[in-house]
Amino acid sequence: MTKLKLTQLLAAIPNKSPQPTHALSLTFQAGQMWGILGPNGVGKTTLLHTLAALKAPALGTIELNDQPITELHRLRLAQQIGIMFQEHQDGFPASVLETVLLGRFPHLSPWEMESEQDLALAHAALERLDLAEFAQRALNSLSGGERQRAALAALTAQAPDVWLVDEPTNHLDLHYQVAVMGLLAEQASMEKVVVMSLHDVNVAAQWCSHVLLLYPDRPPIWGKAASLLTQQNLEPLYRQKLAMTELNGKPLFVPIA
Ligand SMILES: Nc1ncnc2c1ncn2[C@@H]1O[C@H](COP(=O)(O)OP(=O)(O)OP(=O)(O)O)[C@@H](O)[C@H]1O
Repeated sequence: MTKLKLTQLLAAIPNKSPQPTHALSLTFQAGQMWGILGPNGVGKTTLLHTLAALKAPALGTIELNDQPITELHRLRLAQQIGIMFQEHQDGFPASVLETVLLGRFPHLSPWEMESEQDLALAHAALERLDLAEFAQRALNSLSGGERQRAALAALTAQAPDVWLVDEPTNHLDLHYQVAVMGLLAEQASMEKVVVMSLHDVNVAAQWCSHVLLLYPDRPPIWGKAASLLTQQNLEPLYRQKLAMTELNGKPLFVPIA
């Protein structure tokens, strides 16, 4: 069973003074769906990049299945840990299909071309994100929401054991917000580890099994979403007064102006 273990981890937040001093020691387990919540600039993206080994931490270690990620070969890491970035760069001109096929890259041997199976996986991912008709379109011709779905299709084609997703619902209309959260929940139900940053506490309350709350001015807290998503914990997180009600047994928070 996949697990990503953080021990006394401090992410290195650029240009932040003072740097955060409260370390994270927790394990993201297979089957769990984690939401990282906190105000703008607190370090959610930086933490996700650190978990993907794209950034060195200031302190502490990250282990994937008991092996420090710093000891894993880049390719092996990319087979097991996938990340969807918050900003989608155009890079070089590419079609939507080519972009999604890049998700298969870690699974190919050097100089190996994509196989029929890689192509089939890419097409299945496009179908899953309702993008089949866009396969041959230039990526940079897509709308913001379509591009977000293309990035998720690439991650789906990559099929990592650990899914790190920076604001999965960005740019998405309500239908696709639900569709994409459903896709992530499906991955968790297939024993993947899913860790995402979120701005919408109601999405977290609806979908996440666990949450990590990153405060700018007090120690972080983490644990089961059902017990941590309370007015008492969320109002100081966002420095925002909230009203709370319940819908289908889940809390629903509304900011009060
Ligand atoms: N390349 C950089 N150079 C300078 N500062 C940076 C850089 N990248 C991030 N930062 C700063 O690091 C801090 C953490 O940024 P990060 O993107 O991790 O926050 P976040 O919690 O994801 O924010 P948001 O909710 O706005 O997406 C911010 O203050 C940001 O301005």
